[in-house]
Amino acid sequence: ADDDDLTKLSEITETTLTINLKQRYGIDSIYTNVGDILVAVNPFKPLPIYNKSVSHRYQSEAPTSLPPHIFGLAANIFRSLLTQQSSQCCVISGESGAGKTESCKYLLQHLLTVAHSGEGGLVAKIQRVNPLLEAFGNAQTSMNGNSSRFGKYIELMVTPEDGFVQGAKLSEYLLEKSRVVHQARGERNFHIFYVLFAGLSTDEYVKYGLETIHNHRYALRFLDDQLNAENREACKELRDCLRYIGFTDTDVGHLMLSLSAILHLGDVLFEAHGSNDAARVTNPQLIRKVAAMLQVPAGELASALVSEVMITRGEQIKREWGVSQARDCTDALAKSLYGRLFSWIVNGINQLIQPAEGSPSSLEIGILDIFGFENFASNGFEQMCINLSNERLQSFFNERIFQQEMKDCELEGVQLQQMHYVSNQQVIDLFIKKPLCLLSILDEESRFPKATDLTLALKLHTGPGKIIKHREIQLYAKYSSVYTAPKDMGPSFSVLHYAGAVTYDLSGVLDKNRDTLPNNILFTMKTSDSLLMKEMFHSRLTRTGSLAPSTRQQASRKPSGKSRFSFFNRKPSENRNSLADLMSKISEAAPHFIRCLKPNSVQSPGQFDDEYVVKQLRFAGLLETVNIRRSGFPVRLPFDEFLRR
Ligand SMILES: Nc1ncnc2c1ncn2[C@@H]1O[C@H](COP(=O)(O)OP(=O)(O)OP(=O)(O)O)[C@@H](O)[C@H]1O
Repeated sequence: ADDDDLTKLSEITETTLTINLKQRYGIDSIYTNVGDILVAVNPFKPLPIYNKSVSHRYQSEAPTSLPPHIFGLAANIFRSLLTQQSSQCCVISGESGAGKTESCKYLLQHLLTVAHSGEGGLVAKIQRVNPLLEAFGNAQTSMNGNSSRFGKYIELMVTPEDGFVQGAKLSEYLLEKSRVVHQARGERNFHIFYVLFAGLSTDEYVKYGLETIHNHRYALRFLDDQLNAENREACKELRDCLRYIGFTDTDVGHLMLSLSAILHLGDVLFEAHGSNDAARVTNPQLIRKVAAMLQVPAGELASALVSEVMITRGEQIKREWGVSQARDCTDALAKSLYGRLFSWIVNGINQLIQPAEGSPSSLEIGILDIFGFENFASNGFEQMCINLSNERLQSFFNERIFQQEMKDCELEGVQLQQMHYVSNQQVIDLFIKKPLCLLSILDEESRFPKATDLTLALKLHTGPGKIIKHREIQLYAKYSSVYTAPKDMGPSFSVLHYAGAVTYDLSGVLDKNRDTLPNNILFTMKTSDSLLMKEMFHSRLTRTGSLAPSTRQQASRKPSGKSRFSFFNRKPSENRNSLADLMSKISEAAPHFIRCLKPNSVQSPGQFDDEYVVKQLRFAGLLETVNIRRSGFPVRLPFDEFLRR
């Protein structure tokens, strides 16, 4: 692998870097070394050497042979943990569809091969649950047919003395719940809807009161026959997987009922009636069906979807919603149900893969695979959250690769020619640096019930009006190089991200930011007789909005430790908490990086679009990385460790 190291090229420019990647592309390996950083170019087809590894979306079978570069990285991570006696992490980045998730799978497999796996069958367990995770968390987007719509951080717990992997823990964050109720043109809902429903028997269709899947508003996209056949197969596998994790047949039945109920919620219709145009359900039989599936009183559910009851000074005040508010409430329930289901499944998986009771204390190897940078024809709240996460990872990369190297050299009195890299601090500050940042303005505006997309736009474009002090106006103005308001000051704005300019549409952003489940609906769900609903709506939400494991899940085996962070987020303020938690966690570990590149924008094998790749190389700061790796220390051992060795 060393001979492949691009830092060894005599002349490095963007062009030589691209030519070299192109020459290596698709020959025998998708990976190339840039010093200690691994660069992967997506082949979009299984290469002979990795045959069977990515041949099927839901394949859980072990690959027969794996990329040697990844093996090198896995060995390096593992060796570093043992010699440095410190936790390690690997950050995988790249735009959507660049191959992060596939690289994550390879790495995990290699790590568990390199490690003395103390926990019996952990590789098999993780492989077995992966299709389930992907079915619930992935969906087809215009950039990737199997795009992760959540971020995941997998931690392997390793005994520092002997390198035994005792178990693992999975944290999910920022699941794109809005996809449940709305998908952009050409995109689909989460795979699970198509998979499970392709596998239903005729009896089950009747039992769950379902039409064919694409007759339901939440999942209108039509699937071809071949995909349906694939999904039927995948469905069997998923049902087995749920049982394997330890969910009972009753649980699986309840899960099916919940997914059906979600689809039905999308088809509930409202009409305006009375002098105040209050919303009324026009198909009450559907509400009765949903209520029966969720095991809640139908009357209470119907009333909770169209009105709100508040107690003020001991008096009950009922407020009736209009049609669009009632629709929003119904969507909010569908999103909340799905989000909690996903969390519940992840908690179940964690029970399966956690270390055995009484395991000794451990160090961790974390792998971070988050959704890649996105820039669609229309970008909303989801893209904003996704791109902000990517900005923070990019900043972490800059800090570790450039700033740290410069600091190290300075400390050691080594002359290092001044390095240039593009800092993205300004964009991060624009989003999250208080007191005046994009997300704080958004939070503030979300608290006003009368706020609209236009009032939000105005505050974003001009600063929040009268309350702003002169000093703050200047502060806001300093972001003018990365923030652009539209000429008509309408509900959109553009941000110059490290990976290019993205225009965000503000319509619906306030609602998505609020994303709270109305109290009445929450209370109704808490009265459910279904064990699953009880677990999902009685379990507390953690600080970051994720569902804590239920008492039953906790009782099934002792939890591996306090959940330090998990990331099922609802609001930007919580997103910020969870992102900050994540960043501080990876900052404590020694980082390793995989940078994934997409060879073309059409997801096709054998096409290497130079210009498209150069752009990504530039955004990822790869040329600068090669340069700094060439002029800095190739190997960095602390003195005490050097002496010890
Ligand atoms: N090593 C590989 N071998 C063969 N095909 C691959 C490989 N890596 C990626 N692909 C193909 O590219 C697709 C996208 O890869 P992947 O889902 O890993 O991207 P991603 O970067 O995780 O995207 P997102 O951010 O949207 O989740 C895969 O579904 C697969 O078809």
